[in-house]
Amino acid sequence: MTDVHVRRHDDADVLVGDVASALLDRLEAAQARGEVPQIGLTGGSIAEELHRELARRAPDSAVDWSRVVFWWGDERFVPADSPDRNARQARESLLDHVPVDPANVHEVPASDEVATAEDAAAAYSEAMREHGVGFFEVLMLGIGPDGHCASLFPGHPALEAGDAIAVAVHDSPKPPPDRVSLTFEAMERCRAVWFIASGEGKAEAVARALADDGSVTETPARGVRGDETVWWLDEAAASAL
Ligand SMILES: O=C1O[C@H](COP(=O)(O)O)[C@@H](O)[C@H](O)[C@H]1O
Repeated sequence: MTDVHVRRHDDADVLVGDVASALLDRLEAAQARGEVPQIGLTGGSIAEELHRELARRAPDSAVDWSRVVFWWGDERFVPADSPDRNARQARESLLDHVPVDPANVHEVPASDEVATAEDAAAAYSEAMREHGVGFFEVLMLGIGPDGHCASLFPGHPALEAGDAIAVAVHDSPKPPPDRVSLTFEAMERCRAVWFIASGEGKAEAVARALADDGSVTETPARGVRGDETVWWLDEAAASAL
């Protein structure tokens, strides 16, 4: 269906530097074409490093940050100021340090803003519908050691959510238990999916995700493909390939 590329890097620092360069180039190119690129951010440890690197390079790049639209592939359903929130992490490591237009930052509602994760998923889906789904220039995703991506976990009923943009996730095996995730269907509508993984702890999951055979139920990251799919890995994360 799509091209899948694997890009290996000596270590996490080189990995983060290369992803940052590629993302900045991609945003600049889209803006040069007159577009207002929309990107999907992810949470997790390597994403935080990437955000910091983007913020560090921002003053030297030609990207007009006020003309970039930000979304998230998933969010933890916790209060807005919780350190568990992916949006808070992204604000502290990137968005507070570049001149974004606040109207272009689309967070999933927090648990002190709406009553349930279902309400948050519905509001987030509506916000996306208003912008037209299927528009990500790049959707960045992490992968868990269990093979989860966004907040779609192995064997979880949320994997089955069809005909939806975002879905509420309860009883997540990784805390916090309540979350909101884009569905496979929504995640696939993008120009590029970039998986970013660092460390030996991800190696088995990465190998399962990229194997010729295997099940999406066991390894949800197998289930997401963009027009272009890139796996950005350090050598430790690539060590079981
Ligand atoms: O819970 C989550 O985990 C994944 C992976 O995080 P990591 O720290 O193991 O790299 C992340 O991609 C996702 O956005 C997040 O909600």
